[in-house]
Formats: sequence, C-alpha cells, structure tokens
Amino acid sequence: MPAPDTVRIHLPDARSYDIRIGAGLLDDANSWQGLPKAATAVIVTNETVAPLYAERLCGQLRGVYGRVDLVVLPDGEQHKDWNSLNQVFDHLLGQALDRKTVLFALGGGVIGDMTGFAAAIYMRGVPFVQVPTTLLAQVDSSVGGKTAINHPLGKNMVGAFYQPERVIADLDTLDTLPERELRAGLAEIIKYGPIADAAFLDWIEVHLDALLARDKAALAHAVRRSCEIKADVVSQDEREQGLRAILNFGHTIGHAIEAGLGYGAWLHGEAVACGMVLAADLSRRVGLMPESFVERLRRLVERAGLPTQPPRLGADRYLQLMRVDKKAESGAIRFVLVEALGRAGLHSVPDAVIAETLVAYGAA
Ligand SMILES: NC(=O)c1ccc[n+]([C@@H]2O[C@H](COP(=O)([O-])OP(=O)(O)OC[C@H]3O[C@@H](n4cnc5c(N)ncnc54)[C@H](O)[C@@H]3O)[C@@H](O)[C@H]2O)c1
Ligand SMILES: O=C(O)C(=O)C[C@@H](O)[C@H](O)[C@H](O)COP(=O)(O)O
Ligand SMILES: [Zn+2]
Repeated sequence: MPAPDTVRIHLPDARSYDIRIGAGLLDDANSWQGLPKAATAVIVTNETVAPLYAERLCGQLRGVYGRVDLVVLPDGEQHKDWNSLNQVFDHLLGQALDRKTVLFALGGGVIGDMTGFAAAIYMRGVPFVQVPTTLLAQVDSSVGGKTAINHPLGKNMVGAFYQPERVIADLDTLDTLPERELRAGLAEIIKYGPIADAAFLDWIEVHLDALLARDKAALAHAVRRSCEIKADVVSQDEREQGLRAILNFGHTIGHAIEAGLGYGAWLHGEAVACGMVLAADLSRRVGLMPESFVERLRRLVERAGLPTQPPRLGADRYLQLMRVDKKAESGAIRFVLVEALGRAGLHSVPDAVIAETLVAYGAA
C-alpha cells in the first residue's frame, strides 16, 4: 500500500493535526496508531454507512482500544439536529463513558459536524477523529473544526469550533458513493479555485471528466489540493475573524436555499454550486469581475451536473433567510465575492443589487 499523503493543520496550544489521505487507509493499521489513549472508542455513524464500513473500522480500533461501541443515527440533512445529538449523549451517558472516551465520526459531513459538536460539549470536551467517507467531507467538512447542527431558521446555527485529533480519508470509500453525492462534493472542490488558486481552477476544468469517472489519481489530487488550501486558510484564521470567510463562497445563497426548501431537498453541495454562480454574478454587478468569469463558472458547474438555477422562493424570502447568515452584520447581508481569479473577500451588497441577481436567475 503506498504511503498516505499527509496535510497538516497548524494550530496553537498543541492542537495541530494531520489529514491523512490515501486508498486503503481503513485497512492500514498504521493510520490508527498514536491517537489519544482511552479505554473506549465510540464510532458515530448512520444507517447507510454502518453496514458498509463500521465493521472494518471496529476491527482497526479493537487493536487500539479495550472497548469499541457503535452509535447508528438516522441518515439525512434533516436529522442534523438536537434529536440525533441526544442519541449520542444517551449512549455516552447510558454507558457511563468517561471524558477520555474518543469519538470517531464515520460518514459524510452531517455525521462529521454532529459528532464534532457532540465531542465539543460532552463533559465539556472529549477527543474526536474524523473518518470522512464522502467526497464533500474529504475535501472540506472533516477539516477545520467547524461543528454544528441546523436550526429551522438557519443552517449550522448552533455549534462550536472544535478541532479533531486527526482526519483519516480513505479514498476507497468513495467507490460506494452515489453519483449525486459525488457531484455534490465537486461543488466544494470547484469553490477553492476562484477563491484561492486560479491554477487549480484550470486543473479542475481539465480533469472534471476524470473526477466524474472516479479516477483515483484525479480524486487523490483533488482531495489533497483542497485540503492544502483549506488547511492554509484555517491555520491562519481558525475562528473566522477575517480570511476564513472566503471558504463561505456560494454559501450565503446556498444556505438560504437549504433552509428555505427544508433541509435535505437540495444537497449542501448543490445549493453551494448554485450559490457560487449567483455570487459570481454579484461580483460582476459590483464591478469586480467580468461577465466571462460568471459564464466560465456557470459552465463548469453545469458540466459537473450541478444546478445553476435557484428555486423560486421570492426575493423577500431570500433576503429574510440571508439576514440570519452568520456573516451578516447589523442586518446587512455580506457576501464572499471574487475579486480576481484566485482571490476573494467579504463585501456588503445593497439589497437592490441582490434582488437584481435573484430576478435575473429566476429566484424571485
Ligand atoms: N464543517 C464544515 O466545515 C463543513 C463543510 C462543508 C459542509 N459541511 C456540512 O456537511 C454536510 C454535507 O455533507 P455530505 O455532502 O457529506 O452529506 P451527508 O453527510 O449527508 O452524506 C451524503 C450521503 O452519502 C451517504 N454516504 C456517506 N458515505 C458514503 C459512502 N462511502 N458510500 C455510500 N454512501 C455514503 C450518507 O449516508 C448520506 O446519505 C452539510 O450538513 C454541510 O453543512 C460542513
Ligand atoms: O470551513 C469553513 O469555514 C467553511 O465555510 C466551509 C463550508 O464549506 C461549510 O459549509 C461550513 O460549514 C459553512 O460554515 P458556516 O459558518 O457558514 O456554517
Ligand atoms: Zn460548504
């Protein structure tokens, strides 16, 4: 088995950690060594992922921990809520598991965000490890320590910054991922080009078909480069005091779509893809980017099989939803806009300009 790629997140207070990326890591005993010592490991996963990968992860962890438990949650974005979180606490407390217990998040971003949040608040903090099994989770959600659950009024509104001990991304788990989920993961990969790396955007355009065909070398490069970019941003600005906001490109409208339709109707990656196209259009309207950029991004999103036309929720509803966005300040909606290829920043945009874009794309 080839040595895994390792990307490191640099953080103060001995909280730096590695992201290990490679094929076959679930079966590679080395990947699971050197984690915090404890009597018990608890794998948190869902009803879809458990039958696919829980037994293999259990097998690895039994070599390290005296006891390995399994908590299986319902699957779906609509279950990223207090009920699911409580199922984790019911198990931890029901079994009287102590504050050294290590949680393992085995699944996509929903499981990763909830397990991370559970780890952040159980007994005021226990260690956890991210074992992402979707493309989206491997390129984005397992990295950087944003953990949360949704609220009906807004996405990821209750959560904490809490970093994992390690991220272990086994590329082989992507073999079983449904096509629609693979495409959703591409959205967050595409995101990194316009905001941070113009050459990566070129690379994605050239290798998109290989990524869609699940070519392992292409996937390995996309996961590694995405993690490098995110690690660089998070290492500079862990708690989103400034720079980290660029990772939210496409998310202001994307989160409004998710919440507005009811969680789960559109996948997160689908909503972000569409949100990026509209944010590109806003970048053009305020004079930062030319029309050719909007068209380039729209074509790439379309080629990836992702939506470019938002649901028609009405301009007022979109504005209402976006005022709850975490980047909003004193009621003013702020967007991540592209300033040049590979560079982005946070900008206030007048409601009238936002409405123009919403009308132009049939959202109003
Ligand atoms: N914390 C962050 O920085 C961050 C970043 C991006 C997204 N997110 C969050 O991540 C979530 C989206 O994550 P997601 O796209 O992974 O969705 P998800 O977690 O819902 O997983 C997608 C689907 O794939 C299934 N699945 C997972 N692994 C599989 C595999 N290997 N084979 C077959 N099926 C598999 C899941 O059961 C689910 O049905 C959203 O809630 C979003 O807000 C968080
Ligand atoms: O890590 C970040 O920072 C991101 O913004 C990554 C996003 O892809 C992700 O969806 C994140 O959960 C959104 O953050 P939020 O603060 O807007 O909830
Ligand atoms: Zn996202």
